[in-house]
Amino acid sequence: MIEFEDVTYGYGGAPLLADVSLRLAPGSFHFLTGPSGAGKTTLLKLCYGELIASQGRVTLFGQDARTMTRDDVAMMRRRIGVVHQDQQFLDHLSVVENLSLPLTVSGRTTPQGDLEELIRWVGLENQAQAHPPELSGGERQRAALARAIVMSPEVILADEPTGNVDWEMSLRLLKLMVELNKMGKTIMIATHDLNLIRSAKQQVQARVLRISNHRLQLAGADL
Ligand SMILES: Nc1ncnc2c1ncn2[C@@H]1O[C@H](COP(=O)(O)OP(=O)(O)OP(=O)(O)O)[C@@H](O)[C@H]1O
Repeated sequence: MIEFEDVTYGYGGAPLLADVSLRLAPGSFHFLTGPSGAGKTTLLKLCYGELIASQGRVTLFGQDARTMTRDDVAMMRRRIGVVHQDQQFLDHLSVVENLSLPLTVSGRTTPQGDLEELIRWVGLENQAQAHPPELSGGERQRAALARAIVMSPEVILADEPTGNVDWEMSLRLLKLMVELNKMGKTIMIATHDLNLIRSAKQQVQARVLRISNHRLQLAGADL
């Protein structure tokens, strides 16, 4: 689904990521970890075509990211749901309106019941009409997850989805991710939280990738 072959990327200066090879197989569950500034967000952006590799090849659903047209990128983005670190909601719209937006923009009609079910699934049924500034950190994160999956993507990439929430809420978000994986979704979560990774490994078969000194390594069982 998503494959990197010897990918190098830098923001102008020295490479931030060097010779990265990676394969996200359908239905797999990956964590991406590494120190702050190591390049986790950058790697996720390469995964959804927001950035293009300086060297090497990124293949997204069988297509070389460099050769994608704008239409190809638009189609590909529907297959990848992204939970952004900074969430990016429209504050003047309610939660339900924010969630409807990707559907409206893409011209899709989804039965109202499906949207309500999604909102219930993330436990926001009492906040559906609230506006994003009125939500707690954990509610915002669950709204961000709901928005990432509203288009039924095959892959979900989540950038620090448990940042700024307590442990109980982290576990709740993790449970939602595990359920999505059990439904067949391919998941990659960037996180600093090693306790979250340990907890996940008791629930699901997850691979842990670590960015260290610009390289991507498979972490051992010593987490
Ligand atoms: N648009 C940009 N232009 C220049 N440098 C950038 C840009 N975006 C990120 N960087 C730099 O690239 C490095 C890696 O950033 P990135 O956000 O990918 O790291 P991260 O591992 O996700 O960090 P964190 O865990 O703190 O979120 C940082 O030094 C950052 O300042």
